[in-house]
Amino acid sequence: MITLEHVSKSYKKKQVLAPTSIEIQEGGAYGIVGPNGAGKSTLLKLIASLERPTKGTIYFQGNPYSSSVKEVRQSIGYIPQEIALYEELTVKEQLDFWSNISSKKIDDAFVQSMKETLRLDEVANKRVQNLSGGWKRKLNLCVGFIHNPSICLLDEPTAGIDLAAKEDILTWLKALHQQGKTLLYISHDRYELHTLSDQFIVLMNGQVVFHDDKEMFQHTKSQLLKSQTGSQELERIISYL
Ligand SMILES: Nc1ncnc2c1ncn2[C@@H]1O[C@H](COP(=O)(O)OP(=O)(O)OP(=O)(O)O)[C@@H](O)[C@H]1O
Repeated sequence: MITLEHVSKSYKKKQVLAPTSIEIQEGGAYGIVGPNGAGKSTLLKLIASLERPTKGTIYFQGNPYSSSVKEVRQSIGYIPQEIALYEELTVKEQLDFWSNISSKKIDDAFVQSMKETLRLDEVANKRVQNLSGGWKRKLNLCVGFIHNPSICLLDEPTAGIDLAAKEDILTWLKALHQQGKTLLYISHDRYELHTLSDQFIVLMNGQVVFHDDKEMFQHTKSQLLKSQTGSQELERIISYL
């Protein structure tokens, strides 16, 4: 459904993603892991069409992104690490605002089920500036997916939040996967990665060093460890996963 063909990314002269060719299957759940600075967010931003490849092409349903930008943007929901909300607005005002400016028709039943699972009605009249980190993250997620995307990209969606908020987010992401949506998310949390993913993408120094399903990862783990001896951090991640 999404194909990266020899996609690389450089900032100035520094290459942060080496030529990468991967296929993202419809309905798959991809956990993206790797040490800090490995290129995980860059990969996600390229797929989200927020960054352009320096070389190579990304295809959506067989068409290059350059000729299908509107379709790509309507099909993809991207949740960055940073919270991007209006602090002055209440939760309800925030959701109404983003619903009203959406270029895609809002599916009220979808938004309602998202609000229910994330319990946002409990804080509907609170201003964002008075919410805890967990509530902000849940609202950020709801806003980012308000247009009911079929491809859900998340950059560390549960980093640094309380357990209750984390469980609500995981429950919602599992529900999205069960609805047949495609998930790609970056995480450093083993439990989360094993609960949500059926595929792993492992990055190191801008190189995809593994990309296959979880079972294959377990089969090739020792081989992968032998071939990736340069980074203790990556060795730790592979062993721990
Ligand atoms: N806009 C940019 N301009 C210049 N360099 C950048 C830019 N964005 C990312 N980089 C560099 O690209 C490399 C990969 O960054 P990226 O954020 O993709 O890594 P990451 O694996 O997501 O790291 P982390 O786990 O710390 O979020 C880093 O060296 C980073 O400094």
